[in-house]
Amino acid sequence: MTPPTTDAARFTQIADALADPGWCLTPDFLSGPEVQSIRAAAASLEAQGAFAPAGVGRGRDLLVRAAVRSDRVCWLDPAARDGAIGAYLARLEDLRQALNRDLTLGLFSFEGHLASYPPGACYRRHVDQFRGVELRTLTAILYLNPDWQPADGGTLRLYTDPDRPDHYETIAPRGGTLVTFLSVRFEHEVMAATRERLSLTGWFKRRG
Ligand SMILES: O=C(O)CCC(=O)C(=O)O
Ligand SMILES: [Fe+2]
Repeated sequence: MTPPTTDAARFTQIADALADPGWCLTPDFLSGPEVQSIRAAAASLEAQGAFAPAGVGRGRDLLVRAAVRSDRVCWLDPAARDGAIGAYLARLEDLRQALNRDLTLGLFSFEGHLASYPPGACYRRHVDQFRGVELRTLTAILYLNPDWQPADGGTLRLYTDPDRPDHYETIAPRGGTLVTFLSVRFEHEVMAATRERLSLTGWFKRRG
């Protein structure tokens, strides 16, 4: 199949895949230069000290547990529309509206962060929802790693088959690739990489 070249076509493809099987891989959602611009914005946020060790859970449950998750994150202002990150968030907003037209997910708001995994860092198998709170509906992960090679590791394991709990899809964190999946449905895991692994991960949420 030829990859779609317009956002309208990409969004239709994502909506179809989310309807069944519930997840979608979109290589080249961003071009190489777009990836580089977001990387530059991330480097400048890093230089300003805007990244902090990621927590697990929320509120009083929020723990920084390196054994579960050892990335560092920088939460983003979802309303930002300036610069390379703002341009990407604007596209995600278009995606949200397209999905709300095509599916009945009721996506209402967005929260997201840049995540930097140093070499050796991982994120153990988990589901993107906090216990008892089912607001996170759709996960959207954008990878920001140019020239990623298989030997670099750092794959995302997406456990796609409830009948085969150990079966997973292997997704390389190649620059420009977007992965979307229904947050409740799929357990997933980040494997350790041999080099820094940068991503912009976000969640579309239902109204609370
Ligand atoms: O970066 C990835 O591939 C997945 C990240 C993740 O699972 C998360 O932040 O919840
Ligand atoms: Fe996750």
